[in-house]
Amino acid sequence: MPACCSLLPRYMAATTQPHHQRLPPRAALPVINLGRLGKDDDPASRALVVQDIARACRDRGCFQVINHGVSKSVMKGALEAASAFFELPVEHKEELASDDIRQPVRYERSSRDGISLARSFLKHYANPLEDWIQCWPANPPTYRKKMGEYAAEIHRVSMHLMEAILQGLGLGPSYLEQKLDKGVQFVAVNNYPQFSHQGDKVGLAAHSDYGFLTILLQSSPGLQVMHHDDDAWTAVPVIPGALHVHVGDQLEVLSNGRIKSLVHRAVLNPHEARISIASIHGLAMDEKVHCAEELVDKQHPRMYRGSSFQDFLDFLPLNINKYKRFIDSIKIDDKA
Ligand SMILES: O=C(O)CCC(=O)C(=O)O
Ligand SMILES: [Fe+2]
Repeated sequence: MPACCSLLPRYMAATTQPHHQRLPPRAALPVINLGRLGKDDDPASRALVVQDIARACRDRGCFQVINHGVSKSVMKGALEAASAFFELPVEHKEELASDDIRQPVRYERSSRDGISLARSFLKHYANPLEDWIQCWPANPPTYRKKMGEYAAEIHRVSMHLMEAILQGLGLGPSYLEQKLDKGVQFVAVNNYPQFSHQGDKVGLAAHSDYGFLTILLQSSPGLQVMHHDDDAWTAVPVIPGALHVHVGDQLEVLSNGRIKSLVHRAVLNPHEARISIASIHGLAMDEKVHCAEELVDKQHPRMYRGSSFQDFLDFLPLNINKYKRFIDSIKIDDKA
């Protein structure tokens, strides 16, 4: 490890951990069955699922979900549409390239953001779908249909998960419901090359996502997570049919620090090129997220200033290669 790494935050210094298949064993990441989370389900069974989700958010910052209602064919279709897009000749993809990070559709293959060490990506807005889908790539011809079906289904799952998480925080399942329904959904479709040499190679450096939740589908292993009280990276296994879910900065703020956003990264897969589709869900671009008043009291003073996606986007260009986290920039310094 270069000497400079000790100066970096723990999660940056740990970028030379051994490959994901050789990471030290740790309690398995939670896998939660959402089959009993419906509003019409027996309240006692639903309460158990809400409890499992609350515990997973608090203790690990992430979990996988099964029985979420998104069919395997829709998931497969989204991955196929993504691969077909990345297989297009570069000049087709470059038509969607832009320096403006506020563009609703953007392709990027360089590492100008400071964290994409070996990834190309397509990012687009997805909610409400009818407002954005016409801006999505027209090529490959099935892209809009397949990715659109997936995005709509994932938005539905995000609403159920948010209801459960807000209930688990004691805020009630309908808290922010309208705003979440109309909130942003950013879909990041990521493509990483295969890397079969010795040791780990990081494709996307450590970061946390802005937004309340990220729901992620990966074609093969590569995602690694480090919760706030961990010292090592944990590989997220690919469980057929499951979706990975993790906590973002907005949820850390809303919960006044009871739930922490998850630091994660992607390493290159030694066996194959890898696709991941990360769907990030939060409030509307201009809507500031504040610590919930119900979770602020004498024992739990307010920990963060309010912020919006716009504030986050303003922060990004100033932070390139500085490895600072946005969440740290909005912490209220109680000594000040
Ligand atoms: O590729 C992955 O597994 C992670 C992607 C990710 O973290 C992101 O798009 O924000
Ligand atoms: Fe991420």
